[in-house]
Amino acid sequence: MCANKSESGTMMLELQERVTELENWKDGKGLIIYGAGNTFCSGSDLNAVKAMSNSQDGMNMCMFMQNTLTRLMRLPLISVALVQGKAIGGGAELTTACDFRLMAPGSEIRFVHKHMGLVPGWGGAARLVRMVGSRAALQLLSGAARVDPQRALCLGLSEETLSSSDGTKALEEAQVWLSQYTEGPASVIQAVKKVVTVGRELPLEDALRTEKDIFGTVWGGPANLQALVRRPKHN
Ligand SMILES: CC[C@@H](C(=O)O)C(=O)SCCNC(=O)CCNC(=O)[C@H](O)C(C)(C)COP(=O)(O)OP(=O)(O)OC[C@H]1O[C@@H](n2cnc3c(N)ncnc32)[C@H](O)[C@@H]1OP(=O)(O)O
Repeated sequence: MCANKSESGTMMLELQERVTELENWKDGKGLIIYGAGNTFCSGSDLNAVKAMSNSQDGMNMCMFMQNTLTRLMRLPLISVALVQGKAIGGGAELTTACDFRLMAPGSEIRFVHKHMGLVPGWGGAARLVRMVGSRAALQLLSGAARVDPQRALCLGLSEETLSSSDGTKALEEAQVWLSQYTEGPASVIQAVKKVVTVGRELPLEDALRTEKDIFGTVWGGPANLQALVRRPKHN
């Protein structure tokens, strides 16, 4: 899925439509979000921001994007943000709504909100704290720090720095990287993402109960029965 250079109101609606489609993708296993050209996403369209600078419109936009990105994060797909060029402001927040980030050489994730007199509103702060810890999150937000691929690796914000910044090659690299995690039946890959999501988000007792329910969807299923016939050796 290609992120837009900056998110106008129309583009925010389009993002929500894509997420709805992905929620209904029964055979889906993986998702790569990448930008067009040399920018991953530069956040809200500043022209749109000016037009909705009153409190009510700002809150509506904030809640709309927070809801959309939370739904993106909870998709039963293994998602990757392929960061080429800059991921600025809301664009940086969009990267945190994916399970993984892969960064091309020379790319940058930057939470510039402070320089806009703002704080993240699309859920990026809540997700960042959970990813890198509160101290590092505070440094990145209060410093509006440029996070290059090396610093992202050190922080645990990125999984890998790709070898190519060329658009097509970087996407191919990201596809190969993701394929190591999406091999297998969609039902099982989706169940894996679901149990990780509940383990991350629910209190223990609720997570255990939900994990049991998800286990029940794959136990004795086609993939399980076929494996019992194959009896693979895990050596
Ligand atoms: C909750 C957070 C959320 C919010 O508050 O709603 C936000 O995300 S606030 C917005 C945060 N984003 C920015 O402030 C980005 C500002 N832009 C830049 O920093 C730079 O443009 C860039 C993204 C680093 C790219 O720089 P560069 O490669 O040098 O290209 P240009 O600067 O020449 O940009 C090309 C062209 O694109 C326009 N542009 C870029 N970003 C935006 C944007 N967010 N909204 C509107 N337009 C944007 C830029 O103005 C140029 O247009 P032209 O001047 O017409 O060529």
